[in-house]
Amino acid sequence: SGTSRPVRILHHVQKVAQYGDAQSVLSAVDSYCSKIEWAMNVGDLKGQILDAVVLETRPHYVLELGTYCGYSTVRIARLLPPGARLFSIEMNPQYAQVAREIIQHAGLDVDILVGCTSDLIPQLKKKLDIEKFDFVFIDHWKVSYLRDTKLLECDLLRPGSVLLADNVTCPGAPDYLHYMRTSPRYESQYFPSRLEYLSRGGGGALPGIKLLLNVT
Ligand SMILES: O=C(NCCO)c1cc(-c2ccc(F)cc2)cc(O)c1O
Ligand SMILES: [Mg+2]
Repeated sequence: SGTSRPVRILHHVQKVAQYGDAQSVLSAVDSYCSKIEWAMNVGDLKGQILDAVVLETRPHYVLELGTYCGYSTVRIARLLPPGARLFSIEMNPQYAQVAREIIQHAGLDVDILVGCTSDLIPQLKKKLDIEKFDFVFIDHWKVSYLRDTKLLECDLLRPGSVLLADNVTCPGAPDYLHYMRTSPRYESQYFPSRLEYLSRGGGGALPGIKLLLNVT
């Protein structure tokens, strides 16, 4: 197929979702990825956990690590009050471009920064006129979760800042999970869930990966 999976998702959103309606964009992505082809969006099941944490935190400054197609970016931005700022870092330029168009279709305003988190995080304070992040959603390369959290601790978090990380058990970020569970700096809470787009009938399959999932 000539197009990439993210571009196919974008085309589906542009075809079926109402312009300016964030919920219809989320529903379009979820129906495409549960019926046609799996993709690594956080999905609706884990997305409900993300929603609850955002609503409870009521953050003004938000950072997302790992934009992909912008699904979780839309999920977060749709719940923020006017004036709040959401920055999302994506290292894959093709993903970032798809995300910009999906976020635009939802009628939302987000700053997508293209580059590697380890390069960009140390520059954020200087680049953006912000003090600290109130909420961080971590969903990029699982091997980078812990390294980037320590970069954030340098001077971008404050007492009460909330970090929420996807995939800490599947595919897994064991060093991050251990650090969060043992560091005196954090109170950690684990939300058992299921991998996105799996609890369904026939339809699309995982990208050629036979998964033995121990579903908790
Ligand atoms: O790599 C991931 N994200 C960073 C992208 O730059 C990612 C992977 C998976 C996944 C993949 C393949 C499988 F078999 C199971 C899970 C799921 C996710 O939610 C993810 O966020
Ligand atoms: Mg994920």
